[in-house]
Amino acid sequence: MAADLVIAPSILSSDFSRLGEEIAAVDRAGADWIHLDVMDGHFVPNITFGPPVVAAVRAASKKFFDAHLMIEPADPYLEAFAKAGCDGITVHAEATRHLDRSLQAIRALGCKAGVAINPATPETAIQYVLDRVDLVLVMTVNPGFGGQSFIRSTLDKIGRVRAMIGDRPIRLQVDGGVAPDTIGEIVAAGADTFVAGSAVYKGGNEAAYRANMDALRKAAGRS
Ligand SMILES: O=C(CO)[C@H](O)[C@H](O)COP(=O)(O)O
Ligand SMILES: [Fe+2]
Repeated sequence: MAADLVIAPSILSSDFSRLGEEIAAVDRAGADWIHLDVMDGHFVPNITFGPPVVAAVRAASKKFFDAHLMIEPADPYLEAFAKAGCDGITVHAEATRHLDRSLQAIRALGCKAGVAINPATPETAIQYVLDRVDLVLVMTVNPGFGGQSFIRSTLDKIGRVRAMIGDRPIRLQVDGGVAPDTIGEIVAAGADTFVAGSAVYKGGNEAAYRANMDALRKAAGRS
C-alpha cells in the first residue's frame, strides 16, 4: 500500500454560496486534495456543477483537484474539465461504454486517470484497465448525495481491489460515509485515499475543518 494517506474533502458538503472560500479554508486546514463531485441528474439523481464552476474556483487552492464525474456520458466533457483545471479525472465504469478509450483520453489531456465503481459493481469491471489508471475509486455509498451511511459490504471489495492493484502505482480511493468511526476499518482493508464530505465540513469553519481532518488521521492511525 502507498505509505502516505490522502484526505480529500468533498466540497459537496460545503457552503456553495461561498465555494471559493470553503475550498481555501480546507486547504489551509490541511486537506491533501480537493474532491469535486460532478453530478448530471441522469447517471445520479442529483445535479451539482460543471467546468465553469471548476474554473472559477481553481484559484482558491493549488492542491490537487480530484474530479469525480458522475455523468453519463463523460467523454464529451473530459477536455472541458481538464481545461478548467482538474488534475485528476475519475469516470464511472458503469457510465462509460468504452472505458479503456475514456481512460486513455484523460491521460492524453495531461490528467491523472481514475475509474470508479459503485457499491453493487464487482471489481472485475476494472480488471482490464488497471494499466490505464492512476486511481481506483471504490464507492462506499450509492453516488448522488453526501451524508449517507457507509455500506459495509464494500470492505471485502476494497481488499480484493488492493490485491488486484498489486505493486502498481495506483491510489485506492474510497468515497462515502468516511468518518472517524469507519476509517480505521477502511485503512485495514487497504485504501490509502479518503474522500470525506460531511465528516470534514461539519462545524462550518476552518478550525472545525482542521479538527475534523485531524480526527480522521488519528482514527486512521496516521497522526
Ligand atoms: O461522491 C459523493 C457522493 O456521490 C461524495 O464524494 C460523497 O458522498 C461524500 O460525502 P460524505 O463523506 O458525506 O459521504
Ligand atoms: Fe465523490
